[in-house]
Amino acid sequence: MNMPVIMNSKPKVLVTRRWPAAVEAQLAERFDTEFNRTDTPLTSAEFRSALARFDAILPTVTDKLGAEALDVSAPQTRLLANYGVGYSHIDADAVRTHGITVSNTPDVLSECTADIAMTLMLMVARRAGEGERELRAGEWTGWRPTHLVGAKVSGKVLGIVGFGRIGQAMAQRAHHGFGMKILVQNRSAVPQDVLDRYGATQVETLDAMLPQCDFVSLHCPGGAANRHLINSRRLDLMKPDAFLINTARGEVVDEHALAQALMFDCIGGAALDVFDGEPRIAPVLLDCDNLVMLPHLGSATRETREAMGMRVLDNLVDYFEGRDPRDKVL
Ligand SMILES: NC(=O)c1ccc[n+]([C@@H]2O[C@H](COP(=O)([O-])OP(=O)(O)OC[C@H]3O[C@@H](n4cnc5c(N)ncnc54)[C@H](O)[C@@H]3O)[C@@H](O)[C@H]2O)c1
Repeated sequence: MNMPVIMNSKPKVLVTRRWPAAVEAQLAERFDTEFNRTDTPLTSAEFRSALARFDAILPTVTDKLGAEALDVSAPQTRLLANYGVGYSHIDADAVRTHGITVSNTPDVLSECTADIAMTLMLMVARRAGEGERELRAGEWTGWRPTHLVGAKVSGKVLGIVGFGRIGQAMAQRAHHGFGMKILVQNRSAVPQDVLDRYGATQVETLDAMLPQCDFVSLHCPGGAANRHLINSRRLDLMKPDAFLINTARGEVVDEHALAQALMFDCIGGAALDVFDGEPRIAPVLLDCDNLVMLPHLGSATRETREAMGMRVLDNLVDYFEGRDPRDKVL
């Protein structure tokens, strides 16, 4: 339980990026809010300075709150209310050392992120990116029986790595919408009634699941524990015509191993919404034709971005009224 926070004035809150206007207005009304209007993320030095001045900071995935940015003594900041569900950009050891609470925004973005994973799966299997590039370049010569022939999605086997909120939303779409057979790899055992909802089967190990899949979609968290979970050895375990979809975090895939696998046709193709070290894109990826790339659009709908903001607001109110934030993760 968080100790009641008794403050004579409104808590001082820093918003690190632009947010939907409606949520910014509500934040400004309830808190003494400062907005970063520069359109560039804060540096580590700016974060250290902010940690001395603000009661709460509202970061996003673009804010690298690693050990360097959190290398402060006795910070004023008591809460990092993250705008997003993934929080592997925040150094868990450092926040624990400082006794800083961290919250996130689960659930409200699961459907839209699963929609983007489905979009990517369809785009790469049906060669939609290649087709659009060809058409815009004025290179389309007309319908031909063998032109840009892709792979069928319906009825195929989808392996889901990480069967949490978004993994299950993906299974819902793929199984009930596309008649796909669902295999699951999760850190802990998934209850049978949850698997049954999606006609899914949990496979004991990732290595055992990969050779059985036509599509593999990643929905686990990032961070050190899952860094390069998909490496060259595991890409070799995939079928030569299988597709890899990553809407989780860039570091989960060894991108250089992926580029090699794509160039030498060890797998059929890949589709990425997230990148290791984004927004920098490893140049080797840009040379891969059988790769679809989106600029981290998973939660990017008007409805979801507002809902994420409202969820952060709920967590702030919880905390400053003396309760644990409802979405406390650290
Ligand atoms: N592309 C985007 O815009 C976007 C949007 C939202 C979330 N995400 C990413 O999606 C992730 C999942 O979100 P969620 O809300 O579904 O989280 P969640 O906590 O509900 O589910 C994650 C699941 O992954 C499992 N897991 C962890 N490590 C694993 C491993 N090595 N192998 C197999 N399973 C593993 C966990 O047991 C858990 O069931 C987030 O952490 C975030 O990084 C991306």
